[in-house]
Amino acid sequence: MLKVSGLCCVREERVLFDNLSFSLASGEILQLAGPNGVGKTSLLRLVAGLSRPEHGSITWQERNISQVTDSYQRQCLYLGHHAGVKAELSAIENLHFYLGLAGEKVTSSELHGLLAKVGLAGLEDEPVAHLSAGQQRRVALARLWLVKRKLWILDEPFTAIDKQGVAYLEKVMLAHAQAGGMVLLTTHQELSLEPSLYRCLTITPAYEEQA
Ligand SMILES: Nc1ncnc2c1ncn2[C@@H]1O[C@H](COP(=O)(O)OP(=O)(O)OP(=O)(O)O)[C@@H](O)[C@H]1O
Repeated sequence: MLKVSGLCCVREERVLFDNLSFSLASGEILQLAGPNGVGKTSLLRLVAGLSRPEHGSITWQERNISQVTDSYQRQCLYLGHHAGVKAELSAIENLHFYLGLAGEKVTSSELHGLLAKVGLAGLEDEPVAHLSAGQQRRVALARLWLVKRKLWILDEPFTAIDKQGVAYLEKVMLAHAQAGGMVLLTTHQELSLEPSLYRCLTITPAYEEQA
């Protein structure tokens, strides 16, 4: 169980949100919504253990994530706002690079199969810089299949992805949750999943702007 309690996030001396609490259990999908700049990306970075909250706590299996950072992060898959792929490397090389960081091994033929699955057959050896924004995002999303992680933290995963790709990705998220995984994501798009299959939490600014 992931539990966020009384979280406060400050950026450049500005309180973005305060006293934010929610939890996420196995089998759940939680969408974070809210206006541009409210702090959704900042929140995902906090949950991924990449930055520290001003106050409040984030616990994983009832331990503060700052005390179990390594074991916690080995159970998380964080896909940031930007594709996070190296432009000068090919799709295959990017996946090899990522696997190296994750300390896992997958054969080249499995990687080719995976890239075909995410719609990149024939583009495996192209430098990523030559791919479209959506294709670059697909290279990043291929990580979802590469490593087994319990908690997916996905920042705008649908950015630049076409309609069919979005539908497929929603299915993959659902299958992950139904297999006991957890998905925390931000997206400005409405999910087309049945409302009973996910929750949505709207973040509100700590201080609403005065009219
Ligand atoms: N590294 C940083 N240093 C300083 N301020 C930052 C940094 N990253 C974000 N901010 C500020 O924090 C605020 C929240 O940004 P954040 O990206 O978390 O919002 P968001 O809700 O994800 O926005 P969007 O919907 O536009 O993606 C913004 O005002 C932004 O300028």
